[in-house]
Amino acid sequence: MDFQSHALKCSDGSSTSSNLVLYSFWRSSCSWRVRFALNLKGLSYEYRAVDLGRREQLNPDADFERLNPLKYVPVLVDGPVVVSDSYAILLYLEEKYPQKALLPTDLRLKSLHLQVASIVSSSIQPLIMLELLKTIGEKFGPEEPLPWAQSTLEKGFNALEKLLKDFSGQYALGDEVHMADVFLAPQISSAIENFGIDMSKFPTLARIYKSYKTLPEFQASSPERQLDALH
Ligand SMILES: N[C@@H](CCC(=O)N[C@@H](CS)C(=O)NCC(=O)O)C(=O)O
Repeated sequence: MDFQSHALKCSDGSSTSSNLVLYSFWRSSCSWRVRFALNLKGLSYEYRAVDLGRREQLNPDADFERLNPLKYVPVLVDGPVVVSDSYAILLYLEEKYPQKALLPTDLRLKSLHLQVASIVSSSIQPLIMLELLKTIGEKFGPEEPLPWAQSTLEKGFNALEKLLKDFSGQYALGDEVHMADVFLAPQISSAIENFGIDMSKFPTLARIYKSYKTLPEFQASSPERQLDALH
């Protein structure tokens, strides 16, 4: 069995050839980070949809485990190189394809970018992932997952708000879109759309999110623009 494959594409919608293959699910915020970064770097890629709704990642016939033993998206394949986990993928892309650098050379700023990326990918997203919310619902009652997710998001966003306050510009840490933005943008979107977070409590995050929404690279990477999105 093979994953649904879509033509190689650039963020402007044109097609071109490339070695890059991204295993992704339209609604996955972790996949969205990578789609956004690939677009920012101007890298075309073949999109292979892994239908998490149908639990395709667990289907032994699909053998997705061969690509990622954890059976999570995203996975990036670049010729002989297979990288899973969005953070690892982003660092790989940064080194292999240095155009439109996502990390600044200034060490202080660079460490802040890595800190923001880590907060989102280690201290927010894993605590609100679907499987965990389902388990919380089953064990503690159906009314429990939403407040759990909301308090996790608000704790993380409060910390991020403090961290970014003195550094933010048009984007998280200045006036250029960099690594922190790649992690923040999908997480803020999911907080609003999936968990009803009131972003007026987080003015810095709310302001930079407005900037993301105007970026073609962000728009093209958004869930509803993916070919596996349900319309
Ligand atoms: N730390 C990983 C987390 C990946 C992850 O949680 N992926 C989710 C979608 S956002 C997934 O594949 N879930 C499938 C499942 O729970 O079985 C990353 O950043 O890539």
